[in-house]
Amino acid sequence: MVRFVVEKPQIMSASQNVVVSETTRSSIIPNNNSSSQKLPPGLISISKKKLLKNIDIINGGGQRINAWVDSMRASSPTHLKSLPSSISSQQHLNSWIMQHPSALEVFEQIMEASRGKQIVMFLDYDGTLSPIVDDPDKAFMSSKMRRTVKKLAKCFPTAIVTGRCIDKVYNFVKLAELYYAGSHGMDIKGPSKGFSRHKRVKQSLLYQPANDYLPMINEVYRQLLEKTKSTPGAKVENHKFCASVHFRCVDEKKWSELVLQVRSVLKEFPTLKLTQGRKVFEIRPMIEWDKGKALEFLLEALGFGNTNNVFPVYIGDDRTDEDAFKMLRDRGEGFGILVSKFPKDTDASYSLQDPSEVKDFLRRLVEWKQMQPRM
Ligand SMILES: O=P(O)(O)OC[C@H]1O[C@H](O[C@H]2O[C@H](CO)[C@@H](O)[C@H](O)[C@H]2O)[C@H](O)[C@@H](O)[C@@H]1O
Repeated sequence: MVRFVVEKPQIMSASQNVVVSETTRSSIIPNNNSSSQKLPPGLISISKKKLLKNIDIINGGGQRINAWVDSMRASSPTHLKSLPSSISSQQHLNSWIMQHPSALEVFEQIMEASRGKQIVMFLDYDGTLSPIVDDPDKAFMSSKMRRTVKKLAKCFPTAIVTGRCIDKVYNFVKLAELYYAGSHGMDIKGPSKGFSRHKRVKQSLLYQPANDYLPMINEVYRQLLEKTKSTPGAKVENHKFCASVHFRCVDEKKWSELVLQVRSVLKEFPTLKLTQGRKVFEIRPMIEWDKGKALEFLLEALGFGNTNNVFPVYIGDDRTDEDAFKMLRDRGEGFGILVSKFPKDTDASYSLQDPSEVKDFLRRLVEWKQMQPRM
């Protein structure tokens, strides 16, 4: 059986003085090993079945264009009435809120659960720290939010985990003291030299598990740009280890045309996968790495891999943040907070309505920390 092998990202802790860097390889090489044969350490395999399934999804896989368009419509609702009728009732919203209470309302309860543990903060960017806007180049974060995040990072190790590439998100956040996991966690960097406040991290941190995909992403970006230029409002972004095609500003009548354009490009790239965020298609390497894995990696790097005295909190608004929420559920540590005004299927435990509530929650965390006796 033909198998494709991708080097498995190694989880290494910076506390072990391991700097994971540009030297990390991830190669896609055909491999004739049978599934029962052991792969060399550090390698994971993509089975032919999985690869074919991916090709099938990209080609349509029996899923009619209408189904794609329905899912595009549901990808970033702005009104309760824009949700499918079965989930639009106030009753449903109320019961969802009961299951995912506001993190502001149960703040004391949350703090109680974290007692004696080290809080580590993970923050998504778009829709979490900055409001969703039509133009992704103008998704600025307010200076109040920046000041709050700066204070937060003085109290707890804090990471930004985003679908954007690090350079773009850094241009918005502009805080050197944070950890950054860009490109959906495929580009991890520690605080700039001299900015790390956390004694456990001895060396600077850099980890890029999808390095070998760089030329492929550049090529797919070029082709997507070319292919979609006839669709007014479509915007393509290159996020270094992944790419995005936005349809927020594309007339709904043109959505099916855009789906066909994106799929026709991706047919030539079977080792890339297509997922959906808020009015955006995300094109990512088909490696087993996501925001959840990035969270786990950062916890290890901070020296909390094998302890139960850590309390990670992840705040995010998008489908890709679900990988991190699930990771926390599976680890049984900390919890996720979904930023949403609408009921959504989620592994997060709590909710906040919008970035302004996120700011209030972060402020309360800072105030709470400042009131704690110094250890
Ligand atoms: O992981 P995230 O930080 O949430 O990144 C996911 C996508 O974020 C950006 O797009 C989203 O925000 C834009 C600005 O508000 C908005 O116009 C767009 O509709 C949203 O999907 C970013 O531009 C994308 O490339 C990321 O994939």
